[in-house]
Amino acid sequence: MQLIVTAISKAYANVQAVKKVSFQINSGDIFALLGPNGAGKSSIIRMLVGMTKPDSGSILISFQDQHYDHVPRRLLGYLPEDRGLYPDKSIEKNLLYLAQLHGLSKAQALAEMDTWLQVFELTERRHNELKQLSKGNQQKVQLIAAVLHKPALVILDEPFSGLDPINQEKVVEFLKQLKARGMTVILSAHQMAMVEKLADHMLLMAQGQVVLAGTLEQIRGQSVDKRQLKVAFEGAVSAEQLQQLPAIAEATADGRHWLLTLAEAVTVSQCLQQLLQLGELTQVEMQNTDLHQLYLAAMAKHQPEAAA
Ligand SMILES: Nc1ncnc2c1ncn2[C@@H]1O[C@H](COP(=O)(O)OP(=O)(O)OP(=O)(O)O)[C@@H](O)[C@H]1O
Repeated sequence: MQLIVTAISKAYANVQAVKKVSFQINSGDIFALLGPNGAGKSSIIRMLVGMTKPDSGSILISFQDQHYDHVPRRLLGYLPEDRGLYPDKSIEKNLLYLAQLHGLSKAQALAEMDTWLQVFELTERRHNELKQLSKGNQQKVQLIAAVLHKPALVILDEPFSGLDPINQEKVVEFLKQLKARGMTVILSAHQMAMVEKLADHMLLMAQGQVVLAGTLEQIRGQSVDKRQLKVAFEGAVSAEQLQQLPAIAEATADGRHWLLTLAEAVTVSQCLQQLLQLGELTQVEMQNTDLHQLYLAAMAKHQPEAAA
């Protein structure tokens, strides 16, 4: 399975929701679409699944030497933004119905269902009506419904929404299992800490356009974010001494440590040489900016009102 999206655009009435967005997803990747509300993530997903068509640009999906302009239904597992199951029916009946719509026999559906109900610790509740379940448990049933028929590509629009931190971690595990089973996954999400643990590649959008794209490391490289070192000295060192060093733009005390922001264009080794003039170092740690901070920095630049 490979997806190549080239310069797709989409407008609704008077909103240009997606503007010349391009990306590529390879088989087995977990790919994350990120961006503030209204960035255009769901609009892209709707074009990928064939609910709408791009106004311009192209979508090319290749699977076993066949080519498509949207993901064919039989290859797709989809968790839409607006969920739709039957609240008066049990978990088992809901899942059986959806699996059979996808062409699974009852026996196949029950076997697949058993596995996933165990993953989400819902086995005991399989005969409960959906409306008796918490929002988090309903969300888990939705996720199971999207993958029972073993699709090649799973598209999940906000799979973490409405879940507490423990259930968010369960969804992370679920997504890792999909990857381990060879499925390709596209997800949109606002929970950067979860995405950071999972995504092979990500696309950060604002106002319909791509702002940053690549692996986490590539995004770190593209980001204008500050580089920071956490250090500790053997003896006493003051903020004034540190701030006089040309390599240091900012020094903040953090308990026994200092958090130092490197001046522009200064290398880490230049910085260390200058620090050693002040005394022996007992700890040096490069601070990696996390995805949440990268996201906020990118938004402050590209969409200040969303960052605020
Ligand atoms: N059917 C529609 N008709 C008119 N405008 C729409 C429609 N769907 C989306 N839009 C607009 O297109 C823009 C992109 O919306 P979209 O739902 O793709 O964003 P999103 O990134 O998925 O946001 P969220 O994180 O809130 O789900 C928004 O300005 C939205 O109001």
